[in-house]
Parts: sequence; C-alpha cells; structure tokens
Amino acid sequence: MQRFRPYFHYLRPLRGQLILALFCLCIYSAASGFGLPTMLQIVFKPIFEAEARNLTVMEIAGLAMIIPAVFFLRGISGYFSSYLFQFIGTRVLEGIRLDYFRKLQVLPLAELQKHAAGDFTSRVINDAQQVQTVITALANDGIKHPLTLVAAVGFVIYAAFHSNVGIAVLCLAIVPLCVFPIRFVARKVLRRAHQAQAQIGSLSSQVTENLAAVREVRAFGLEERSTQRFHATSRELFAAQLKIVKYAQALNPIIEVISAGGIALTLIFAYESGVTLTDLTAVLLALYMCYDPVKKLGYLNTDLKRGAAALDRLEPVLHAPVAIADPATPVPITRLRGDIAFDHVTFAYNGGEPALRDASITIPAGTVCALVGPSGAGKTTFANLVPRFYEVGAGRVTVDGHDVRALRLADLRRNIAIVSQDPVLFNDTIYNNLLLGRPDATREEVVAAAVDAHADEFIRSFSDGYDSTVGERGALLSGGQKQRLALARAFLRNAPILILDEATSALDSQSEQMIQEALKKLVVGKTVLIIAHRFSTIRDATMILVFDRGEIVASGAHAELYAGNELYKSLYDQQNVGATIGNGL
Ligand SMILES: Nc1ncnc2c1ncn2[C@@H]1O[C@H](COP(=O)(O)OP(=O)(O)OP(=O)(O)O)[C@@H](O)[C@H]1O
Repeated sequence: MQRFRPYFHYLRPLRGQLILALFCLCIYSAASGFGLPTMLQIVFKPIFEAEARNLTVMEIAGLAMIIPAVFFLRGISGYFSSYLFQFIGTRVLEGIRLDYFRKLQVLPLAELQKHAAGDFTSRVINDAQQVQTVITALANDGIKHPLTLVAAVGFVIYAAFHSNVGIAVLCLAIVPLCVFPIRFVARKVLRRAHQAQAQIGSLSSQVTENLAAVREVRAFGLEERSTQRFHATSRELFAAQLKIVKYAQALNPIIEVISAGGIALTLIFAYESGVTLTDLTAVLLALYMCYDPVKKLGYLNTDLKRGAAALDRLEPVLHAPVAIADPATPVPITRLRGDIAFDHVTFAYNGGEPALRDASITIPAGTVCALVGPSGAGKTTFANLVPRFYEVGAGRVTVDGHDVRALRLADLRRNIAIVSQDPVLFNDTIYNNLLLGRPDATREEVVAAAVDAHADEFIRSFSDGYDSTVGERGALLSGGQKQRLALARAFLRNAPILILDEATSALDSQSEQMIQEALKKLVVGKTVLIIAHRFSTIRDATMILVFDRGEIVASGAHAELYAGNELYKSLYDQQNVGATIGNGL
C-alpha cells in the first residue's frame, strides 16, 4: 500500500469522481454486510415464525419485495462505484504512461541505450497496465471489502446482543486465521511477478528487434533461431505466470476451508444453545459476508505485489535524474555563428574506458571539417558532444564561446542540423517528414528545400506527390531517396552548424552524384562536421581531424597531413584504393 502512495497524486484532478465512487461504495458495503442479513431477519422472521398467520397476502408480498429492493440498491451502487473506479484507474494509467513517455524524451541517450527498445515498450504498455489494475482494485476493493467486513462484523455483534454472544465470538475468532495464508501467498507472488514482467519485456524486445532487422534475419537464415529464442522466453514466462496462478488460486480453497470450519463450529454452538433457524441463517450470511471480503482482500494483496513488481520496472525511468537538462539561467541566443571549440574534453560511456580523451581543438565558423580515423576511434562521439547528446566527463565544449551546458537545449539544437548515415523517416507523408526540419516553414519553402536536395523530381513522380506516405522508418523509399529527403530537411532547417555522418554503403552513381551536388550547396557558409568515409569528401574539407583510440592525433589540411602523419596517409591511401577499385578503375 505504502508503495503506491507516491502515485496517489494522479487522483487529485479526479476528486469529484472519487467522492461519488466512495459514496456509492459505502451504500454497496452497507447493503452487503448489514443490509442482506438484516433483510433476511426482517423478511423471514414474520413469514416463517409465529406472526405469519396474522399477515395478509399483500403484507407478505410487501415484505417479499424488500429482497429485490435491497439487491437493487446493492447492484446499482456496486455498478456505479465499479464504473467510476475504472474511470479513475484508466485516467491514472493515462497519466503514468504520459509521464513515462515524456521522461523517455529527456532521458540521456546513455540511459536509453542500457535497455532494448522493446523492453521500454513493454514497460510503458504492460507494466503501466498492471499498475492501473492495482490502483483500480486498491481504490475499489481496498475500500469496498473492509467496509463490507465492518458492516458484517457489525451485524454479527448486533445479532449477538439479540440472541447469543457466544456465536459472535466464535464467528469473529476464526477470521484472523485467514491472514497467514494471505501473507504467505503474497510473498511468493511478488518474486514470480518480477520474473514474469521481465520476461514480458524480453518478449517484446525480441519482437521489436526481429521486425526492425527483418532483412538481416531473412538474409542470414535466422528465422528458426529467432523463433526458438522467442519460444524459450515464452516458456519461461509461461512457467512464471503459472507459478503465480498456482499460489494465487490456492488462496480461495484455503480460506473457504477455514470459513467452512467456522460455519461448522457455529452450527454446533447454535444447536447447543437453541438459536432459531432464522437467526442462525442471518448470522451465517453475515459470517459469509465476513469471509468473502477477507478472501477478496487476499487477492488484492497478491495484485498489490504484482503491481509493486511493475512499479519496480517503471520507476528506473520515472525517477531517473534528467542529467542533461536546461541550465537554471540559460544564456539567451538566437542564431549562432558556428564557432566550435573542444577544451580538454574527456568522455566515457557509462563509466567505461574513455571514448574521447583530452580533446582540444578549435573549429572556426564556416569550416568544413572532416573527422577521420579507424573504426571506434571516437569520431561519432566527438560529433555527438556538440548537440549535447551526452555530457562531457571533463573539459568543456563551446559554441561561439558559450559552454553548451549554459544554453537551453532547444536553442542549441535549433542551430544544428544532423544528417545521419541511415536517416530516420517517420511513418507519415513526405511533406510532414520534411516539415520536421522547421515546423513553421511554408509549403513553398518545403518544396524549395526538396528542389535544392534534388528530391523534388522523385517526390513528384509518386502518385500522391508530397502527400505520399513513406512507410515505417521510410521503408517504402530507396537508400538514395531517404538521404535526399534528409538533406532536404537540413536545407529547410538552414542551421549554422551541420553534422553529416556520411553513408558507408555505396549508392548508384546517379544518386551519389545528386547527393554530392546537394551537399556542395548545403555546406556553404556553415560549420560542418563530416564523419567522412569517402576520399573525395576528405579532400574537399578545409580542415581534417585525425582520430585514433579516442584522441585527436593530428589536425590540418590534406596536403600537410598526408605529408606528415603516417596514420592519415595510410587511411587516405586505403580509401583511395577502395574507391578506385569500387569505381572499376
Ligand atoms: N552508446 C555507446 N555505449 C557504449 N560505448 C559506446 C557507445 N557508442 C560508442 N561506444 C564506444 O566508444 C568508442 C568510440 O565510438 P565511436 O562511435 O565514437 O567511434 P567512430 O570513430 O565513430 O567509429 P565508426 O567509424 O566505426 O562509426 C568505441 O570503442 C565504441 O565501442
């Protein structure tokens, strides 16, 4: 229960519904715990005992109508309280999911990369759903059953004063015995619930991963292997879920046997002390009304444990500190010039070996700077520190002399356009995908950007033109088309800093030529960081940084580096030979 307290604030805007639901619940509980046994006494006593002979048929009918009246009251109040609690629970779920998703948007990339995307999906869908189930159950059953129990105990005490105190003591003495199995089962369920939720996350990430890499799976013939892996995880999930069912379902018979024992003892005691059948029936019904809530509370307790397990999976994200956030008093900027400087910057992913070590370099505005070096040397890491995707461990990164940590993230990133190796397009129209570059752009500006990126022609060749949809991650487009759309987006953004991660995969020569022409136009007047893979790009750069094992080992223009740096010379020669072979020369 304590575990869920921090989430009660989601109930604050739902106060009106909550009060109404509680009101209905009180009526339901009173009608169940006290109303039903009282009804039996009021109706049965005059009919089956001595006075019956003095009653007319109409009077008996009037008495009999009390039964549907009580059930009606109980039914309608029960219906409205359940409906309202479901309403409240669903709203709470919406709130938790929204907060979770919002947090995903600001969580440091390093944090996001710790888990598979599918696992995050599973947490925001399944675990949040589990928490909703518990909060609804907690609000509904957590109040309804204790109230019913209090009303039923009230009736037993009331009956005791009218007939036999011993019966009341007997009835009530057995109820606490039920607590032991409830606690035992809850402990067992918590452990299994943790396992089950984690396995649901794993299943979800396997599906996401499989679909994202569908071509690789088919090309490498991994279908059977993936299916077997999925099957194995499903089996583990099956086992964990079955264990939960095994323990949770045992609760019902255990509590029934205990209550049956209570009923048997009550019967013996009633026989000994000469209690009438009507009184006994009412007490037995009240007794049932005591045990039933205890049983339901037992189930609620197992639900609470499942909910606690789900919270354990949601909270690492919900409570994760937002390490990369806006400063308290950001330096106001509009458009940057584009001077970039790294001042003794060291950075390591998740506390591991530094991926960038003591990097110091100044890149003046308007420089086209190629980043070269062997794979894993730190080029991407270097580029990612400029838009502050990661936080430097030591040193500082500045733009126009401002530490990037002193700027509002939105201001900084508005001044940077990024074109990645495999540009991501959303499953939307081409027009809307381009508009992401600058959401306030006019249609003319969008079209002009597409023309600059040599994309307009192929866009217009589609039957729906700019309103054609591109499929998930742009699946309906070719690699060259996706790249040109990404360039069009960068044209539209017209940011002073441009980060280009050059595609390694070769495109057909026509696409390649169009992209090169577009790029030539795009880089004019901008500070450009190109993670370069082609010798032509490297040669055209005004400045080249050579990376090796996380360090910038040399910088300068092509001719001086080629003459003076062994690593650069060998990298350049390799590229050159590769390109020459690639071109069939
Ligand atoms: N998200 C990450 N989490 C942990 N380590 C990472 C992450 N990204 C990169 N690394 C590690 O940091 C080092 C530098 O990687 P980086 O991607 O910057 O190299 P790169 O020079 O761009 O390589 P490539 O040319 O192959 O893309 C590598 O050792 C890599 O394994």
